[in-house]
Amino acid sequence: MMMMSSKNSTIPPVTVPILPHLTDYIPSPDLKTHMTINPLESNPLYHPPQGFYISHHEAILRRIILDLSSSSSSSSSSSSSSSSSSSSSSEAFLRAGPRKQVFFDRDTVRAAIVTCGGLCPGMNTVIRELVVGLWDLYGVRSIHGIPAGYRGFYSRDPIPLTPKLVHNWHKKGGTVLETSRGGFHLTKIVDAIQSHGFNQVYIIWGDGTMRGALKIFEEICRRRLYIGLTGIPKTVDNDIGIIDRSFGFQTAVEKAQEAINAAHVEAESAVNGVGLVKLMGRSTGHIALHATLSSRDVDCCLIPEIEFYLQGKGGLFEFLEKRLKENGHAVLVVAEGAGQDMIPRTDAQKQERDESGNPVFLDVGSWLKSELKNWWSREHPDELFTVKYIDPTYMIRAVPANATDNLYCTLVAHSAIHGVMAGHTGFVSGPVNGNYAYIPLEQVAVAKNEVKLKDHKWAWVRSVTNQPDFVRD
Ligand SMILES: Nc1ncnc2c1ncn2[C@@H]1O[C@H](COP(=O)(O)OP(=O)(O)O)[C@@H](O)[C@H]1O
Ligand SMILES: O=P(O)(O)OC[C@H]1O[C@](O)(COP(=O)(O)O)[C@@H](O)[C@@H]1O
Ligand SMILES: [Mg+2]
Repeated sequence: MMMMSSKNSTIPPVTVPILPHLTDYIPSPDLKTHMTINPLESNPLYHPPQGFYISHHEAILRRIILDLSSSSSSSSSSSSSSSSSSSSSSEAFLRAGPRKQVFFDRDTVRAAIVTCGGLCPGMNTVIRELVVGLWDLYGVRSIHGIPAGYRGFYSRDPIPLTPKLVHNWHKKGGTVLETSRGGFHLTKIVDAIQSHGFNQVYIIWGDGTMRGALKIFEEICRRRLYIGLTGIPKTVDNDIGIIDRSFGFQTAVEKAQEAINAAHVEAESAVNGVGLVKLMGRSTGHIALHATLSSRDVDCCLIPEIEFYLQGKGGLFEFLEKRLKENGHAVLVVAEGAGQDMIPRTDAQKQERDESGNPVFLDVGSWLKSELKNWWSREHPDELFTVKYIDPTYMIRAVPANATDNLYCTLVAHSAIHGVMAGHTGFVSGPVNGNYAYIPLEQVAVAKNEVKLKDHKWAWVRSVTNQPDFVRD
């Protein structure tokens, strides 16, 4: 085995991670009343061995691939969710896990848990693990669920949660706490948090929720409240940046594959059969991409990150004509946000937004199906042709998490608890290059995770499908 000497190469300096902490704005006499040794120390189930506690010097590198070819080595992106910009210093995040010192006395903790936005497999597991973790690890006894998303803070009574109540929630899809879109009212929410006396707030969030959470966090800091706020990223679309992936994403891809399998069977069993599957993915095509790669039955994968066209040289119809001639059938996968600009719509439809302000899409699958049928009857009026359109929509997200996602939910929930107990606030827990890290909320809120068209994964889709690149001459 050849060993590379590191003599001529320098590891880029690491930017010291800074994570918001209650000490940033709470005066130290107030803090002292809450500071204590981690109760895990006296928890008979743990007996913390040497190295059990994570020091605040331990960090996870965002980019872990180094160029060792020259002395001025630079780091580059290793994960699909990392930013592609290269820099001379390496960004790092604090490693998640229990700290020796905590900033909350278990008897005074009053925790609130809320779920917002769309569903994602594993939400109930995260809630369960937050409850069980707070209760068993730290001896917290005042844990509450906020029903119905953000609006629940000021319009509904909190639900007391205990390990007994939540014990089998991980087997259920959806969120027992219920969720909603819209209803974000900053003052009402922070007033309600204060009036209920919550001092730990756990938000299970997507990109929209996170933008709201950042405002809540800033308001909590402005009011100098002794409240730790954290979030656990939840996005079936996998559109949140920096973290490796969201919990529930793998489960959704597995379910999506079932739809592709059915589309393939239908297409194969028809004369000139086309199986068309629409998958979730508002502005990113990760589900479509991953399901395509794992299924291998897909002839063309259309995602929001790529504009495509139907007619003419290099278009979808020309490609399908060829594929049908060669194989007698074809399978198309389209992410819901793809091709939206091509679908005719009224001015009112153009303006339509859901309660959270997200654009409302038209059904790209139905549109495509009708365009395909029109094309075929125009070009081949005397030949049989069938399009079987499958839209599994909520079936891929309204299911319990699979084993891998359930484990992820447990680890990420416990990471969140450890971070809040240690006095951190305004942060997100998630896996970065396979290790759980604490990332400032401010950073995650603006980090989008789109399919990178120059990355190997998309190149692999192109090679598996041999689909057109939709670049006009
Ligand atoms: N820019 C924003 N500022 C404040 N709140 C927001 C913002 N965007 C979304 N929200 C709120 O976050 C919640 C969830 O947002 P939504 O986009 O529906 O789901 P997700 O968080 O899953 O992406 C809603 O209650 C919505 O009102
Ligand atoms: O019908 P709903 O509940 O608004 O959900 C549909 C949307 O939810 C999503 O799953 C994304 O939701 P989130 O951003 O809330 O995670 C999209 O893929 C889809 O467009
Ligand atoms: Mg969203």
